[in-house]
Amino acid sequence: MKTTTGSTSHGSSSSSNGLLTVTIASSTHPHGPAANDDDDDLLVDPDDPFDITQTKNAPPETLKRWRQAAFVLNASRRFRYTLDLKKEEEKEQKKSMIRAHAQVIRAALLFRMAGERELVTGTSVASTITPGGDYEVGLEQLVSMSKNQNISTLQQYGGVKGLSGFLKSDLNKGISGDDDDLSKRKNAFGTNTYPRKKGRSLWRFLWEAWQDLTLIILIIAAVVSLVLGVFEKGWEKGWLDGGSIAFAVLLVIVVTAVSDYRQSLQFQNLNAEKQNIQLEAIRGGRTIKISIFEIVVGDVLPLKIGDQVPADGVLITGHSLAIDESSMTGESKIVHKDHKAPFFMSGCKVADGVGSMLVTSVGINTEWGLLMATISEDTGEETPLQVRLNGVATFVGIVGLTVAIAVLVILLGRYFSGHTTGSDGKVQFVYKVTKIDKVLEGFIAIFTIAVTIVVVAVPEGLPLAVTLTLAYSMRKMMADKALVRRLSACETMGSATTICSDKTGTLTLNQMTVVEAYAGGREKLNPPDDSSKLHPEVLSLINEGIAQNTTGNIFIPKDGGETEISGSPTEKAILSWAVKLGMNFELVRSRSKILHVFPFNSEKKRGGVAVKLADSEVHIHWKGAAEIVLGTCTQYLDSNGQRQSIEEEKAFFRKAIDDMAAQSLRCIAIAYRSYELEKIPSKEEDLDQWSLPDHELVLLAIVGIKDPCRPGVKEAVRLCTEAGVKVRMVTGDNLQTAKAISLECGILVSVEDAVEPNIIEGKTFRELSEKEREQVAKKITVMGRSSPNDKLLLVQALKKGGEVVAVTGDGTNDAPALHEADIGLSMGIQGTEVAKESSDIIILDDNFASVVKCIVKLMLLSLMSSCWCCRRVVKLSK
Ligand SMILES: Nc1ncnc2c1ncn2[C@@H]1O[C@H](COP(=O)(O)OP(=O)(O)OP(=O)(O)O)[C@@H](O)[C@H]1O
Ligand SMILES: [Ca+2]
Repeated sequence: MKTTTGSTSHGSSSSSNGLLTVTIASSTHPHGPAANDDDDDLLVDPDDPFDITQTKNAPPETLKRWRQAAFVLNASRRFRYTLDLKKEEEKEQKKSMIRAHAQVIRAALLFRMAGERELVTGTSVASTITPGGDYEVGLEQLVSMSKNQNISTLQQYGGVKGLSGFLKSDLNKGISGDDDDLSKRKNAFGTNTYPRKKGRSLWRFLWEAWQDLTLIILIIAAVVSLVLGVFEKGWEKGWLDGGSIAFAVLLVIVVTAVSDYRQSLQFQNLNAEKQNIQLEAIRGGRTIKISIFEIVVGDVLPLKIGDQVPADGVLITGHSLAIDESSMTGESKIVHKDHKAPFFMSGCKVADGVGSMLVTSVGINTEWGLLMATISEDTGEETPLQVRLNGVATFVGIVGLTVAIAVLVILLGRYFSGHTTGSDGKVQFVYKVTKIDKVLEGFIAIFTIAVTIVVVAVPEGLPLAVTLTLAYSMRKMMADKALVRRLSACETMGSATTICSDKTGTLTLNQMTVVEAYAGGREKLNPPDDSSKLHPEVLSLINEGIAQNTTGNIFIPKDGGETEISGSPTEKAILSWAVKLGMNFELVRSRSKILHVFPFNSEKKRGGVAVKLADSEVHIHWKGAAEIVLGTCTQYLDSNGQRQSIEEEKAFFRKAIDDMAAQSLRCIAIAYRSYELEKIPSKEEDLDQWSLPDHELVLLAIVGIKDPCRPGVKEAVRLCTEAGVKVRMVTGDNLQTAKAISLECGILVSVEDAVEPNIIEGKTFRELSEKEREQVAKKITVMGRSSPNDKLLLVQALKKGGEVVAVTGDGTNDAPALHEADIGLSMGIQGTEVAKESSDIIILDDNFASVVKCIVKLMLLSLMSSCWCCRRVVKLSK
């Protein structure tokens, strides 16, 4: 039971994501399925509209083709949850309409909401008319400024600083965030919600359920037979025939409508779940996680690569900040944000960089909100099996219809030519003798036979049965912490032959702590947070590097509560290590000013920052994958705080890193260098393009971070292996770390297996030719120090080798791999919005065991729904 895996010959990508389009488009290859596909596989036939191996990424023309071939007039009515192509077009039209008439639509919406007294947003209409209130700036002014991206208005307010004063917010600490403050803001400016389009009612489903050709024929048959019956046998006995048909029809209508209605409720819940994005906001000086719906005007939000801009706003600070506005403007263009172009549009994605924004409009006061309020989002999409079954249904239906018509003609011919006799042995029809009501009765009897043939022959329920099973499994999977974004993933997932899994957070717990540390030369700190032997100079530089070169934050409550550390798990581990060494976060940060940031990314595996000290001295701090940073160091600080040449000690540090990695620790090196202020560009746009110097660094420290294996992972890996699904680990971590972890969780069975190409570095794999990659890919069990692009290459190579590939990913750069894979799985907790949107299934708890549960369930399911049988039918029908 294996599906063909080559992309269809029409396999061009229709991604709207500007940044990724290039990679994805170039990654789709015009190959058919692998030549050595085994017997069960059906080769793609370009002339057969039902021959779709993948509905994932299939262009609309292909989808339109099968619909036309199956005579589908109303796809969603007949097959349920198929992608409504008409609606997709409508969506695009609405988008451009909203851009043109945003104000009018908003007014209409407010009017409707007021009329319905269903103020989901909590905004009172009055507050939109009286600007100001508690604040020095009114709602209408803010909305018009954001919508028109009017810089001069912003300047009138005194820039973002002045505006934040008007909005009673603080650019560093955010709003106070107490209940009183929040409700005032909600009253004045609305909430970040929008009225949802109401789902269809049960009545609507009942009304639609009878509009079906088969049922209409049956209803007519019921009425005719009722009339005839009563006419002939009287009320007592005559209603039986017609009545029983009518009852059957009624039953079908009610059952269909109720089940459709329940499914639609389920989809609504699913959508609500998908839209409820959790994100970081700064309130009262602390970084907290809140729901996107809780954002208010005045909020200060940190932004980083992969985030979705959750509301309209203005730039506070940004470093190389670039926004992908294609989802709103329709043009796939990356827009750089700086103080000349400071406006953020809700619904766009952060394509690069880091920064922060001040929220100026929320909910239906943004174009995104309007869009969400006016269109209904459907998850409808057909699966390959469904398409093929529709092909079968249509084929059988046509045969049935032809037979029925033939039967009708022959029987009528025989009847009217006097070739038929009744139960009394008399000829049934004699010209000009037989009475008209008898003729009618005879005709009806023949007609009923023909109708029966049609009704019996059209296997309408076949595609429907598959959909309902898939929808059912979707609900079941929700309980297993898997949110299905695309229905067809359920079908493909059951036939997966390999999983390429991330390590960090998926196989491990993502609870990181520094357990080993080298600082001040060859000195190993024991315990790792013992700063007593460190030279003050070394300690102060380490503190500066950690406090400034981070995306995390530390909050110490005034009332002496526990210190709160926020940020990614790696950042948290390093920050809390520094706190234990005695770092005062706020104090250290206030001593220098950040000039420029190179945000950490998985491609480069390091991040840096340039800071200016009080005496105009500039320090450039780097932090990242240990051996990579070590490679750029020429000196180190010894235990006396003196710089020493690193040449003779490199071997020592390398060994230290290897030893830590062998204990499955993630190794990170911290280094810095001084720089001349004059060499740094002074203009904002030049500074944005400036690349931080990353040579001649001075090594400060190396730390080893422990991240334990998730309990239950070993079991899950074993389960996969038994089910014939090969588990591969693709990680950004050091190869030795990856090897140690994979031995721990059973992905590598023995140390003897740990040889190339079973374990391989991303770089080595990348440099192979395409052919070689295809051969090597099958053997790869662990890939270390891989960049997201290596993941994409691996997926392509595996797919070409005939595997059905499931891939997990969390980072923004993982999007192309998730998109390319047969099944893309993103992580609910650590995953970025971009990764989630490119995935088919979101694993809500980030746990590998949930991935496996999901696969095993779907395998059983696809077995049960007798895919095999269905495929045989398909084959026979050909
Ligand atoms: N915040 C950070 N600052 C500096 N270096 C980091 C940071 N996070 C990770 N690293 C370094 O980058 C390396 C890999 O990062 P990458 O993002 O590619 O992997 P990951 O996604 O965290 O792990 P996996 O691919 O296993 O899920 C790590 O081994 C670590 O040395
Ligand atoms: Ca990763």
